[in-house]
Amino acid sequence: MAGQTTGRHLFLGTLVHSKSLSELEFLQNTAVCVDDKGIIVAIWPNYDQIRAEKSLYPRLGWSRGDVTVTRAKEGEFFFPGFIDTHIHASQYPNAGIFGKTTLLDWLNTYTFPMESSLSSIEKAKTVYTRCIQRTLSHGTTTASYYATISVPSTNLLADLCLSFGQRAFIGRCCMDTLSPDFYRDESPASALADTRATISHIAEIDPSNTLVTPIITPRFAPSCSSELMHNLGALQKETGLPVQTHISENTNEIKLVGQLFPDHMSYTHVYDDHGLLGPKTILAHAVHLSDEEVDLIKKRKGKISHCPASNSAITSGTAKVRKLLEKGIEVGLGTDMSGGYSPSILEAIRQALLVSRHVAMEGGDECKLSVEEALYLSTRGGASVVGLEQTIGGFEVGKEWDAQLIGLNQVDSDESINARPVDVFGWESWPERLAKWVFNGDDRNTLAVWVKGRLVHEVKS
Ligand SMILES: O=c1[nH]c(=O)c2nc[nH]c2[nH]1
Ligand SMILES: [Zn+2]
Repeated sequence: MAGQTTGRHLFLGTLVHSKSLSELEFLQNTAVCVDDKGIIVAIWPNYDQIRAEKSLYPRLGWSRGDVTVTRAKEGEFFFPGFIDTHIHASQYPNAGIFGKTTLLDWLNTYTFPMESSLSSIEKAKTVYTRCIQRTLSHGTTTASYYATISVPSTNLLADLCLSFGQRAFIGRCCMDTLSPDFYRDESPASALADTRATISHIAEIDPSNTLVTPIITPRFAPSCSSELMHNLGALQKETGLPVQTHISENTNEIKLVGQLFPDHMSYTHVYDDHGLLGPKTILAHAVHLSDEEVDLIKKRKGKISHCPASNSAITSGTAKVRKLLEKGIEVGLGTDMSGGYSPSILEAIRQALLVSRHVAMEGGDECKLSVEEALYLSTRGGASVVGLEQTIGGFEVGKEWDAQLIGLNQVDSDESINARPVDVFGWESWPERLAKWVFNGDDRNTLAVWVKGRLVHEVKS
């Protein structure tokens, strides 16, 4: 299934993507040619179908009958697919269920029982299928997933991502200590062997990681012994694979790390001292980092997944994103479902904007993120966080076509009021339309989604 052929495509209309952290680019009347490997081979502004067929196709050696043409109509636009840099596929059934808990009691009350139950392969199939379909329908073309400790069900998640066509990093969750008896790795050695089993499985189903890549996943320092983290650090060095974990989410968690690892200078040093902090490490949350920890992450070129919906829902705190960006740390967005209540990165964008305003109430106006910046984090920022900045995150020749077609509701059209949220009256500028989408849109606006040129979701009209 890997590398499944997608055919040749011509996309026509308005494209919007990030030019830089603070600026969006609006490409009007543009023609994009995508080859049968899903790679963008031509982008021509001010082109219509006839001109594309006459002058672009011959250069590419294409003929008309071979090409699928998709047009963004008036009021519609193509946008890069969203990148969810931190999401727990295994917690999808709990999305929205967190009561008044905070991290440590939330894990015991809701999370460990749900994840443990997914060692049933039938249940895992139902949950993972729905999670992938749902996230695709919200425009998530790439996800960095936590699965569970179960190898067969983690491998199934990889199989399903490949067959539905979602780009994914698949983490078999490692946790050999301070976890319930019914849900923990037997030993550091068995956790390592099980992680290798998932790596081998993915090497069989997608040998060149065209879509699916394993990611080494120590759950977080409190649930991993020092021996396990050393094993996983050595595995990273041996394989060069990415690593994902949680860091500095909640003040009680940080205290616990101090008690469990008294010989290490900080939470960040715990990972660094075990060989788990490097340029391929994704650290989720990073809410309460000290200045020294931020400096160390920057020095090691570690990446951060900002998870604002989760940080508010389970009362973890407000991450200081402006400070991280000013340090030059790469930041992406994560839903952290089900610490976060929603599978939608659009919701994470909204929450990042609102949380930054709460930070600004104490720290000053410069802490506020703009719509442009939050959209950057959800696309190009996320691409850098998962190490795919040369491949996805924007529209350039040589990049892969991971994209969503967004449609807003044109008030003067025949569209029913229920069909799509976000009313556009026709006088709004493009930046205003994007802001309206960000604050009022949802998956009804996501009309179609492609990964590597393959259509993976479509709203039937
Ligand atoms: O938001 C979180 N979700 C989790 O599943 C988890 N496990 C450890 N720390 C965590 N934080
Ligand atoms: Zn998480």
